[in-house]
Amino acid sequence: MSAKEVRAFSAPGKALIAGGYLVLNAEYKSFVVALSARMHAMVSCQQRPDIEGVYVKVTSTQFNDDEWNYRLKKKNGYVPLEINDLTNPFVEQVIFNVFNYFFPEEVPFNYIVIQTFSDAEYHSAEGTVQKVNEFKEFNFHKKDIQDVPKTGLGSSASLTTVLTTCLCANLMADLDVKNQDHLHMIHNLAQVAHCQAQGKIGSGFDIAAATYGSIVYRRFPPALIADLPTMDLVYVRQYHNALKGLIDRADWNIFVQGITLPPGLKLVMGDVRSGSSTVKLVATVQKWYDNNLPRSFDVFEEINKCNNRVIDSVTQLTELSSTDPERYNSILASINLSPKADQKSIPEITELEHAVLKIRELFRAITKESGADIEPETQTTLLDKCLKFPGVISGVVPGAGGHDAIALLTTEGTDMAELTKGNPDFEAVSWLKVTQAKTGVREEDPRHYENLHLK
Ligand SMILES: Nc1ncnc2c1ncn2[C@@H]1O[C@H](COP(=O)(O)OP(=O)(O)O)[C@@H](O)[C@H]1O
Ligand SMILES: C[C@@](O)(CCOP(=O)(O)OP(=O)(O)O)CC(=O)O
Repeated sequence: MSAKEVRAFSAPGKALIAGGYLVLNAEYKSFVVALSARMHAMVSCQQRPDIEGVYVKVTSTQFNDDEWNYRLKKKNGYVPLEINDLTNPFVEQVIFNVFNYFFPEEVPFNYIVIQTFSDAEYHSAEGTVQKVNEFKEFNFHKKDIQDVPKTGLGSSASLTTVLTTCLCANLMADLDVKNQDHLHMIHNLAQVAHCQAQGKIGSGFDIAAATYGSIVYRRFPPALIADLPTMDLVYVRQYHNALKGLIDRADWNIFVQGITLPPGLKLVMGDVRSGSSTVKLVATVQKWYDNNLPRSFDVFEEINKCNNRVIDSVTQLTELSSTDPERYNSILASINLSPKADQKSIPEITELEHAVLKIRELFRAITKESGADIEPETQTTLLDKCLKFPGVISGVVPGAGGHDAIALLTTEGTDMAELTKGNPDFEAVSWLKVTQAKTGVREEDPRHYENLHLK
């Protein structure tokens, strides 16, 4: 990147369709769909002789003109200090880790400005105004980022991934997000930054989807990140050496395989204006698991079998669409029949449907025994009502479950907003305008973020 050159990137949000809780264990694979809602960031940089060390400004104008300004120096281990004592742990940990990974003697540019933008679907649209240009439309809120309700698409993971990409581009002029090695570096750095910012080591499926797109995912061992040393301000190189080894040389032993929904099918997300704490749910399920061994192990094994059946069914349906398009199209047509046809006559669909129903049944049993609201009764009622509509194949409470959202697999032409319009059973549901994303992190045209003006 030459002086004042500008680059922009974006990374998608996620929905964990199969693998909630089990994905925390490195034995089990999950199925994550990357979403069309993306977090964007545009980086520009300059060499400023008047500035000592490095200055990084990150702006988020959509959220009450939020901004964070950091000063950092190599001799202080590139620990970023916010000049107004504001905190944004995700931004801080990205700056800390990217600078410590490259650990540059001299930075090519010492004044870095990153402007972030997030697509509308990540947050509640209440009280927003829209700003547009020829290419994009973004919601502008009157509140700071931490006070705006989220829809659960993984805003911090997409942000962490796209900020990591921007800062890597700043320190590595030839960064190319189509290059698999560069992508692995971005992924690994973003995982470290996200875990440190969250203060816990989750499964990382959200960072993996933000980087690679829709995937079958199996996690890394948590010790990889837990064993990193803390910054030693006397011997600052120690963290760099350990991080460099972890990012470039350690065996992460993760499994990441691209997967797409079969043609003619789509994911539909409904935001259920309510909230659940993933951290509390995970702790409650863990306690239930530990107190109910070995039976809880058997339950997880059973869920795992069904998760794999879901992944296999999706893969087989995609294969069928190219090996026997005629049969595949007739399957889609019969799913769309109104009143809803009996899907028993379509084994490929019944397999998927039954595997999902079994996963839900087992999670309902865990819900009852543990008290963790993974599939609460209100969500069961909602999902069961959705399943009655023609065009709807299956539905789950995504991710950790709870009251936040529902995710459905339907045919392309199914319009849930239209089907449920004015229906009091769906009063609490806002259908999100998201579809499956085609890519993970991708380069964008910086001109697409210029001159945003009120609609
Ligand atoms: N557009 C944004 N600009 C700046 N910070 C953001 C933005 N989106 C998310 N964040 C950061 O991520 C935090 C939300 O993370 P978290 O509570 O883990 O939610 P999520 O489940 O959506 O990732 C915010 O408080 C903020 O620190
Ligand atoms: C329980 C989990 O396996 C899945 C949680 O999925 P969500 O999509 O609900 O996650 P958040 O966006 O962080 O709330 C925990 C994990 O994998 O880290």
